[in-house]
Amino acid sequence: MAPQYYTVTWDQLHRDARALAWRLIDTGPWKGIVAVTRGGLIPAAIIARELECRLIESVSVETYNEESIGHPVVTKAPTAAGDGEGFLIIDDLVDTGTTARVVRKLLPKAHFATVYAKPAGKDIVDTFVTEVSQNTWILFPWDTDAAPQFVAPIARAPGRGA
Ligand SMILES: O=P(O)(O)OC[C@H]1O[C@H](OP(=O)(O)OP(=O)(O)O)[C@H](O)[C@@H]1O
Ligand SMILES: O=c1[nH]c(=O)c2nc[nH]c2[nH]1
Ligand SMILES: [Mg+2]
Repeated sequence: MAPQYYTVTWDQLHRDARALAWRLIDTGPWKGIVAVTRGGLIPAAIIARELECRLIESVSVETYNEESIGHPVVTKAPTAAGDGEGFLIIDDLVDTGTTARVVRKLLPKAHFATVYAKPAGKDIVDTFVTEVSQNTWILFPWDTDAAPQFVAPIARAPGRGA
Protein backbone atom coordinates (compact mmCIF):
# COMPACT_ATOMS: atom_id res chain seq x y z
CA MET A 1 0.00 0.00 0.00
CA ALA A 2 1.38 3.42 -0.95
CA PRO A 3 2.35 5.52 2.10
CA GLN A 4 0.10 8.43 2.90
CA TYR A 5 0.99 11.74 4.49
CA TYR A 6 -0.88 13.46 7.28
CA THR A 7 0.28 17.06 7.41
CA VAL A 8 0.06 18.77 10.79
CA THR A 9 0.26 22.58 10.87
CA TRP A 10 1.39 24.60 13.90
CA ASP A 11 -2.25 25.59 14.50
CA GLN A 12 -3.43 22.01 14.37
CA LEU A 13 -0.64 20.81 16.63
CA HIS A 14 -1.56 23.49 19.15
CA ARG A 15 -5.25 22.49 19.01
CA ASP A 16 -4.49 18.77 19.26
CA ALA A 17 -2.05 19.24 22.16
CA ARG A 18 -4.70 21.30 23.97
CA ALA A 19 -7.24 18.52 23.32
CA LEU A 20 -4.78 16.11 24.93
CA ALA A 21 -4.50 18.46 27.94
CA TRP A 22 -8.30 18.38 28.30
CA ARG A 23 -8.16 14.56 28.42
CA LEU A 24 -5.44 14.66 31.07
CA ILE A 25 -6.67 17.41 33.39
CA ASP A 26 -8.99 15.19 35.42
CA THR A 27 -6.60 12.23 35.56
CA GLY A 28 -4.06 14.26 37.57
CA PRO A 29 -2.87 16.02 39.66
CA TRP A 30 0.53 15.67 38.03
CA LYS A 31 3.81 16.17 39.85
CA GLY A 32 5.57 16.86 36.57
CA ILE A 33 6.01 16.04 32.91
CA VAL A 34 8.67 13.95 31.22
CA ALA A 35 9.10 15.05 27.59
CA VAL A 36 10.41 12.47 25.14
CA THR A 37 12.94 14.40 23.09
CA ARG A 38 12.84 15.73 20.58
CA GLY A 39 9.32 15.31 19.20
CA GLY A 40 7.64 15.45 22.59
CA LEU A 41 9.18 18.79 23.59
CA ILE A 42 6.70 21.16 21.94
CA PRO A 43 3.56 19.16 22.87
CA ALA A 44 4.97 18.91 26.42
CA ALA A 45 5.41 22.69 26.60
CA ILE A 46 1.82 23.29 25.45
CA ILE A 47 0.42 20.72 27.88
CA ALA A 48 2.57 22.02 30.76
CA ARG A 49 1.11 25.48 30.19
CA GLU A 50 -2.48 24.18 30.16
CA LEU A 51 -2.01 22.00 33.25
CA GLU A 52 0.02 24.69 35.06
CA CYS A 53 2.82 22.22 35.54
CA ARG A 54 6.33 23.65 35.98
CA LEU A 55 8.46 20.59 36.62
CA ILE A 56 9.65 19.36 33.22
CA GLU A 57 12.07 16.45 32.81
CA SER A 58 13.29 14.88 29.59
CA VAL A 59 14.25 11.47 28.31
CA SER A 60 16.08 10.76 25.08
CA VAL A 61 15.87 7.47 23.19
CA GLU A 62 17.77 7.06 19.96
CA THR A 63 16.90 4.27 17.58
CA TYR A 64 19.89 3.09 15.59
CA ASN A 65 19.48 0.62 12.77
CA GLU A 66 21.82 -2.33 13.05
CA GLU A 67 21.33 -4.99 10.39
CA SER A 68 17.83 -3.55 9.86
CA ILE A 69 16.80 -4.29 13.48
CA GLY A 70 15.96 -1.13 15.44
CA HIS A 71 18.16 -1.02 18.54
CA PRO A 72 16.98 1.71 20.92
CA VAL A 73 19.55 3.39 23.18
CA VAL A 74 18.68 5.70 26.09
CA THR A 75 21.04 8.66 25.70
CA LYS A 76 19.48 10.74 28.50
CA ALA A 77 17.60 9.11 31.37
CA PRO A 78 15.12 11.03 33.55
CA THR A 79 16.42 11.64 37.07
CA ALA A 80 13.68 13.76 38.66
CA ALA A 81 10.75 11.43 38.05
CA GLY A 82 11.57 8.39 40.22
CA ASP A 83 9.57 5.37 39.08
CA GLY A 84 7.16 7.72 37.27
CA GLU A 85 4.42 7.80 39.90
CA GLY A 86 2.38 11.00 39.46
CA PHE A 87 4.28 11.94 36.28
CA LEU A 88 3.05 12.37 32.74
CA ILE A 89 5.19 11.20 29.83
CA ILE A 90 4.51 13.21 26.66
CA ASP A 91 5.57 12.33 23.12
CA ASP A 92 4.32 13.61 19.79
CA LEU A 93 3.37 10.16 18.54
CA VAL A 94 3.59 6.45 19.04
CA ASP A 95 4.27 4.46 15.86
CA THR A 96 5.72 0.95 16.29
CA GLY A 97 5.86 1.50 20.06
CA THR A 98 9.65 0.92 20.27
CA THR A 99 10.36 4.27 21.95
CA ALA A 100 7.35 4.02 24.28
CA ARG A 101 8.34 0.51 25.45
CA VAL A 102 11.82 1.70 26.42
CA VAL A 103 10.51 4.78 28.24
CA ARG A 104 7.87 2.74 30.07
CA LYS A 105 10.57 0.46 31.46
CA LEU A 106 12.33 3.52 32.91
CA LEU A 107 9.14 5.01 34.37
CA PRO A 108 6.73 2.09 34.95
CA LYS A 109 4.24 4.08 37.06
CA ALA A 110 3.95 7.11 34.78
CA HIS A 111 0.97 7.93 32.57
CA PHE A 112 2.05 7.87 28.90
CA ALA A 113 0.27 10.28 26.55
CA THR A 114 0.86 11.10 22.89
CA VAL A 115 -0.89 13.47 20.53
CA TYR A 116 -1.00 10.98 17.64
CA ALA A 117 -1.00 7.18 17.55
CA LYS A 118 -0.70 4.42 14.98
CA PRO A 119 -2.36 1.01 15.46
CA ALA A 120 0.86 -0.92 16.25
CA GLY A 121 1.66 1.31 19.21
CA LYS A 122 -1.62 2.71 20.47
CA ASP A 123 -2.13 0.05 23.17
CA ILE A 124 1.25 0.85 24.72
CA VAL A 125 0.18 4.40 25.63
CA ASP A 126 -2.56 5.38 28.08
CA THR A 127 -4.02 8.40 26.28
CA PHE A 128 -3.84 9.86 22.77
CA VAL A 129 -5.94 12.21 20.66
CA THR A 130 -5.87 11.17 17.00
CA GLU A 131 -5.23 7.80 15.39
CA VAL A 132 -3.82 7.51 11.87
CA SER A 133 -3.28 4.33 9.87
CA GLN A 134 -0.01 2.42 10.11
CA ASN A 135 1.04 3.38 6.58
CA THR A 136 0.54 7.08 7.24
CA TRP A 137 3.60 9.26 7.82
CA ILE A 138 2.82 12.23 10.04
CA LEU A 139 4.51 15.39 8.77
CA PHE A 140 5.13 17.75 11.66
CA PRO A 141 5.41 21.53 11.19
CA TRP A 142 9.07 21.54 12.28
CA ASP A 143 9.87 19.06 9.48
CA THR A 144 8.08 20.88 6.70
CA ASP A 145 8.30 24.06 4.67
CA ALA A 146 5.02 25.91 4.78
CA ALA A 147 5.68 27.99 1.68
CA PRO A 148 2.47 28.28 -0.38
CA GLN A 149 2.54 26.16 -3.52
CA PHE A 150 0.41 25.98 -6.64
CA VAL A 151 -1.83 22.92 -6.63
CA ALA A 152 -3.30 21.53 -9.86
CA PRO A 153 -7.08 21.15 -10.12
CA ILE A 154 -8.38 17.67 -9.24
CA ALA A 155 -9.66 17.38 -12.83
CA ARG A 156 -6.02 17.37 -13.98
CA ALA A 157 -4.89 14.65 -11.55
CA PRO A 158 -2.83 11.81 -13.06
CA GLY A 159 -5.07 9.23 -14.76
CA ARG A 160 -7.93 11.68 -15.33
CA GLY A 161 -6.89 12.62 -18.86
CA ALA A 162 -6.16 16.18 -20.06
O1 LIG B 1 6.86 4.26 18.16
P1 LIG B 1 8.17 4.45 17.47
O2 LIG B 1 8.28 3.54 16.25
O3 LIG B 1 9.35 4.32 18.37
O4 LIG B 1 8.18 5.90 16.83
C1 LIG B 1 7.79 7.04 17.56
C2 LIG B 1 8.97 7.90 17.89
O5 LIG B 1 9.62 8.30 16.66
C3 LIG B 1 9.79 9.70 16.64
O6 LIG B 1 10.98 10.07 17.30
P2 LIG B 1 12.42 9.92 16.62
O7 LIG B 1 13.06 8.66 17.15
O8 LIG B 1 12.29 9.99 15.14
O9 LIG B 1 13.27 11.10 17.16
P3 LIG B 1 12.93 12.64 17.38
O10 LIG B 1 11.79 12.73 18.34
O11 LIG B 1 14.20 13.18 17.95
O12 LIG B 1 12.59 13.23 16.04
C4 LIG B 1 8.62 10.23 17.44
O13 LIG B 1 8.92 11.52 17.97
C5 LIG B 1 8.49 9.19 18.54
O14 LIG B 1 9.33 9.50 19.65
O1 LIG C 1 7.82 12.69 11.77
C1 LIG C 1 7.51 11.50 12.00
N1 LIG C 1 6.32 11.00 11.54
C2 LIG C 1 5.92 9.71 11.74
O2 LIG C 1 4.84 9.30 11.30
C3 LIG C 1 6.81 8.89 12.48
N2 LIG C 1 6.79 7.57 12.87
C4 LIG C 1 7.92 7.33 13.56
N3 LIG C 1 8.68 8.46 13.61
C5 LIG C 1 8.02 9.43 12.96
N4 LIG C 1 8.36 10.72 12.72
MG1 LIG D 1 10.67 11.17 19.18
